[in-house]
Amino acid sequence: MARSYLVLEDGTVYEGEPFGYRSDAFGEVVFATGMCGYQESLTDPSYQGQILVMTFPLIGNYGTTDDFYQSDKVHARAVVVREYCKEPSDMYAGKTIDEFLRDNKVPGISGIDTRDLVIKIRNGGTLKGAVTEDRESIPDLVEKLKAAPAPSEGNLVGEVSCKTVQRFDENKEITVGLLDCGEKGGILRDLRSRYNVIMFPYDTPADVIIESKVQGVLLSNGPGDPSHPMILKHTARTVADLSSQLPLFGICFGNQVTALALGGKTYKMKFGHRGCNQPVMYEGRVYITSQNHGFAVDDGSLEGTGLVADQFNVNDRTVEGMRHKDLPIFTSQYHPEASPGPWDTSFLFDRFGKVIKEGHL
Ligand SMILES: NC(=O)CC[C@H](N)C(=O)O
Repeated sequence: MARSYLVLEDGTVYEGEPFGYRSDAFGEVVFATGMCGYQESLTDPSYQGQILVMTFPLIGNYGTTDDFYQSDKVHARAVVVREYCKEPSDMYAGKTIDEFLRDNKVPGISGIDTRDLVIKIRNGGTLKGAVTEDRESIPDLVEKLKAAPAPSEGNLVGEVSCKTVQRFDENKEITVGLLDCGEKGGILRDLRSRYNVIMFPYDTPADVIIESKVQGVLLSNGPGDPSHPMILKHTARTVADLSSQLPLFGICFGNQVTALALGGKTYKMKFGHRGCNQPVMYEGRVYITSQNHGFAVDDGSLEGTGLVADQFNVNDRTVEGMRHKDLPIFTSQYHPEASPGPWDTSFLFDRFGKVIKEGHL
């Protein structure tokens, strides 16, 4: 039987079986705790550059289907599972996860003790890793992994953002802008069901957005480090310029860029939050949220920015959302569009329209 290896920069090697597309891969090894939603996660552009470990022990049991794509392809560089399902329920009459990964040219590795791997990441933080079937190459690979720059040091947003302005006219009363840092299809879906949308590349200057006459701007999710020089130069500049002119709603990367644009700071978390079961305390209630992030806003850095953190993760107290004291700006670190996950917080998309109409939070 063919063997495949997950090799970590600290020299740890996990042996398993290859599935999906047969190739090597390199990325930041992160874990997600959702029990379902594997297809949405794998196609979420925010996973660009990452090797995704699924903590749920059986992945692929309901197959895959065209409806669940969050973009046009798989963005994770490899998938690590305990077991994958070879004969899924055919309720969606789609492809198996094995076929889906082969079509998308992304390798999987199964038979891994994902509990052990996740404890390692949780204790020591995320690591760079590689998937290979070439056992002989492992000692060299460990050296290469140690020396390789973290994938999040690249301009990952530039790789996934749209290249030209796109319009979605839905015959609605309100028209919003979407600053695309690697938006998930679920965000565009939830905007289009309520508003006309004009989507802009991540490096669009504020005056171009203002000229288009949008009435508010949603700042999307996206991969990599929000304090990357290209993001500070373009996206954060745009958000800073827009902040005094239009209502803004930032989701995930958009939340982080809002903090940076107004003078706050972000930092890399030890292992992040990924999955559809992250509890967030907001106005005295706990919402179960969908998340995928490895960076966070530094609460202590918000003083003097006008922003206040008003939502917190129940598990580790990190910032999960902000609002501006005077301006119509609000954010969430989690994903109100779910895709995958619970719809507890989809009301934020309605709130965006209300804020646009009323001009204040
Ligand atoms: N989903 C996202 O927008 C992720 C934001 C950022 N890349 C992070 O990992 O924190």
